[in-house]
Amino acid sequence: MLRGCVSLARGLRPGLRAAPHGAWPGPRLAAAPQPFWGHTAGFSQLGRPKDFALPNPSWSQDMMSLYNKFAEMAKDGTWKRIPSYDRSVDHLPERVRQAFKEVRQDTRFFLRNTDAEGIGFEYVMFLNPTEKRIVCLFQPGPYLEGVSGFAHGGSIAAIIDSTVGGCAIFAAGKVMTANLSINYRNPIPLGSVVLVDSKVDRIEGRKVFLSCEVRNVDGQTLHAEATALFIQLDTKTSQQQEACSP
Ligand SMILES: CCCCCCCCCCCCCC(=O)SCCNC(=O)CCNC(=O)[C@H](O)C(C)(C)COP(=O)(O)OP(=O)(O)OC[C@H]1O[C@@H](n2cnc3c(N)ncnc32)[C@H](O)[C@@H]1OP(=O)(O)O
Repeated sequence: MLRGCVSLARGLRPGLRAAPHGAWPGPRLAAAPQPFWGHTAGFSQLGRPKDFALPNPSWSQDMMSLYNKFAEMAKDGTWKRIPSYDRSVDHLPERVRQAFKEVRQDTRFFLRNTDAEGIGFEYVMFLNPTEKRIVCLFQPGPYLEGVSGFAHGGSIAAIIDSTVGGCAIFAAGKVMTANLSINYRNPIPLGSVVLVDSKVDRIEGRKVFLSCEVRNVDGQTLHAEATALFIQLDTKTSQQQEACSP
């Protein structure tokens, strides 16, 4: 089944476009990139933590090429780059973060748990709000090894969970993963770049159903496909539940 990541990859090549997962808008020239979820007004602009979803020297040519394409498309707001921090709490709007003043300081967002660039999860997510879709550009580093030379299935699950999770948060606010089902189709070589293309399929009450495909840069290789169920949490939240709020 062809999906958006195929078209994303193919969209890099001039003249090619196809988008069964959602229209591939193609590069556009316009205004500056928009902030994450529109919540940026709630963030302090001073003393912001480091945003890791920006290019660094470990990013390969493929990663940079894809990043530049999405950054271009973000200029008119069709796509939005999602900032990424090394603590979960820093993803929250300021009003919500206030509730976390007393949280322990030694936690790290799982995907940002290595300090050196390029050895772990190198990724950046772009949100298409209209399509309730997130495409994550993912470059797995050498510390994510499973079978020799290839990314560990757990690391692939983690990046899928986080990408579909971002979609679910966008669509439904406070959510948690209830089910994640992955079919691994082809191994992902360490250091390669893949597109994790996820979207909300439907929402039924508190249930958010999502699907995802992971493909290589030219879209020809399907590495994994997944479905996920996220459950919207009650508004009478615990701190854990608050942590899932965008
Ligand atoms: C932090 C922000 C960072 C942002 C960074 C960028 C994005 C990063 C994103 C990172 C993302 C990382 C994300 C993470 O890592 S989340 C961490 C991994 N997930 C968990 O630990 C969740 C553990 N489970 C629970 O807490 C509860 O079970 C939940 C909250 C899920 C539901 O318990 P709750 O008491 O609330 O609901 P309910 O039991 O009344 O069920 C409600 C309905 O749902 C149906 N149902 C329930 N479970 C299943 C199931 N497994 N399959 C099929 N259906 C299921 C159920 O039948 C019922 O249906 P119905 O009878 O009404 O028809």
